[in-house]
Amino acid sequence: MTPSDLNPEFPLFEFDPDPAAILNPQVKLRLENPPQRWVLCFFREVLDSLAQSGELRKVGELRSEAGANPIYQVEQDGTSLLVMHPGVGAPLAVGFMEEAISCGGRHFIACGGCGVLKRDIAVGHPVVITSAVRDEGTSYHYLPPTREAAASPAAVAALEETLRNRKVDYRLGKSWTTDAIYRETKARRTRRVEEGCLVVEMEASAFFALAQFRGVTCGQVVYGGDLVTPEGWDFRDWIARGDVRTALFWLAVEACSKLG
Ligand SMILES: O=P(O)(O)O[C@H]1O[C@H](CO)[C@@H](O)[C@H]1O
Ligand SMILES: O=c1cc[nH]c(=O)[nH]1
Repeated sequence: MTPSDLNPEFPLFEFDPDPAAILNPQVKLRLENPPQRWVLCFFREVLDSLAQSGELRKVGELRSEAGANPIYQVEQDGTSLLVMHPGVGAPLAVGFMEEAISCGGRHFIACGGCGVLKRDIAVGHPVVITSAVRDEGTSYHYLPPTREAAASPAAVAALEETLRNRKVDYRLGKSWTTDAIYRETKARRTRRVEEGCLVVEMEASAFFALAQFRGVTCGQVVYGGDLVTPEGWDFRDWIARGDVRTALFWLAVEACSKLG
């Protein structure tokens, strides 16, 4: 990037493809052969409970100003995977995923929740995200400006195969990734629905952009949460769906174990 690449209006549009930054992620795990498959699980209470029951084993931690973020190991049919909470919001989640890549991570499946833009997506219904509208800032540091970022086809295929095998009904679709949870306005939601978005969340397009930039595989499955429609917002008690959250975590583990 040279001074002539300065965008007079939008700094986010000044994409710099240089893979080396001044500060680079350099984290090492104290594991002999760190697994390449990582599950990024947004459900903190699921991770805490599985750690307590011994199904997840803590093998390290990453840190931010919010404190320690544990990394767990889990076995799935003879395959070892690592698991962590990626943090909420694209900048933090991408920072942690960068560190996971520096630890040897190559294949990522994220599982989380989302707002739904259409009433017919029930609470708890899984949506495999195929692409996401880049209405956040982080992805512009990883890919030139485009409207959307796509999930890795191999990750989408692994998620679909897993859901199909387990006879779980799901949808495939586009997400609206936003940085501003309290700026989901009527007009903006209408525009996103018109361009084909089913759901809204805060990290997918940034995960996908980072994955493309670093040459790793990444997919995401979310379950239908709160309702975001012109008639108003409905919480639908989506956070309380412990059964769905635990099930989605194990589906993500299974899908991730198929990658690579
Ligand atoms: O349940 P998770 O996946 O965290 O999903 C959504 O909820 C959080 C915002 O409250 C953001 O992370 C957004 O992506
Ligand atoms: O980003 C998000 C996540 C859940 N619900 C929303 O309305 N937005």
